[in-house]
Amino acid sequence: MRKQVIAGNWKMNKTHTEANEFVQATKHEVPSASEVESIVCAPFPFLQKMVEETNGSSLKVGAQNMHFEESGAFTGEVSPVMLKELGVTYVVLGHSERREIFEETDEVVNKKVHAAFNHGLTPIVCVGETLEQREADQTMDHVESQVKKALEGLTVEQIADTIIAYEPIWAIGTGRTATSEQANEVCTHIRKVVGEFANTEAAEAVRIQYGGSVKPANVDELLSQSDIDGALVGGASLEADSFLKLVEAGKHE
Ligand SMILES: O=C(CO)COP(=O)(O)O
Repeated sequence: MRKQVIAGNWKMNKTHTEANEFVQATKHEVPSASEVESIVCAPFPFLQKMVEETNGSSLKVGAQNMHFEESGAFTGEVSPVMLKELGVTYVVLGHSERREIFEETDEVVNKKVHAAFNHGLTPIVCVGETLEQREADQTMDHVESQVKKALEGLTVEQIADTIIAYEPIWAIGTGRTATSEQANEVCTHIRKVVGEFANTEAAEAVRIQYGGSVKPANVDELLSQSDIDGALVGGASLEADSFLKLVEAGKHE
């Protein structure tokens, strides 16, 4: 049985005060980490305080991006060493907003995934197709290519420990969720690709999240699908009540 992993991705939202209020409202309420993995991926300036405040609770803290180098002349960037020292445990990599707005390539995402493992961070690797690609029937090929390029060069054990987030771009922040069947169909394909790329054990172990307009009203249906092992949630992760409903749903799957 794969444990469900529910991650909030706050994107560029909240103030330091609001982030702290969220942590105080949720850190004692999330289910035990043995039942479901509950993660909040927050902007860099909030991470240190959030890690301190969640110490000893089942709420874990993730970053939303990082550079692949350890240090150097990369003005404005944050390194995996910095995140690790703070006590951050997860990092979202290759989100479609990073790929589209900040022009991150598959090669850069792959370097970041390696850097995450080299520094003991668990990567949440995002893949997903545009509406044009879906309409042109290119979804499976596109997602397969993104998955293989992101995982290139990893060991089988590292692949098994990767969290892959399938986020169809047309469903992000649009209120337009993929149907649970559409979402599961792609997640099943991703698992098959992992099996061919690594081995059957890695395919069985790898956790595959769905992301794109997930909310308390649709999360149960999505998580009940055979190959969906969690959710990566933007808008509906910003409020404590809503986030708690999402992690509670993860506990029941
Ligand atoms: O991009 C997402 C999570 O990474 C999804 O965002 P929404 O849940 O707001 O659609």
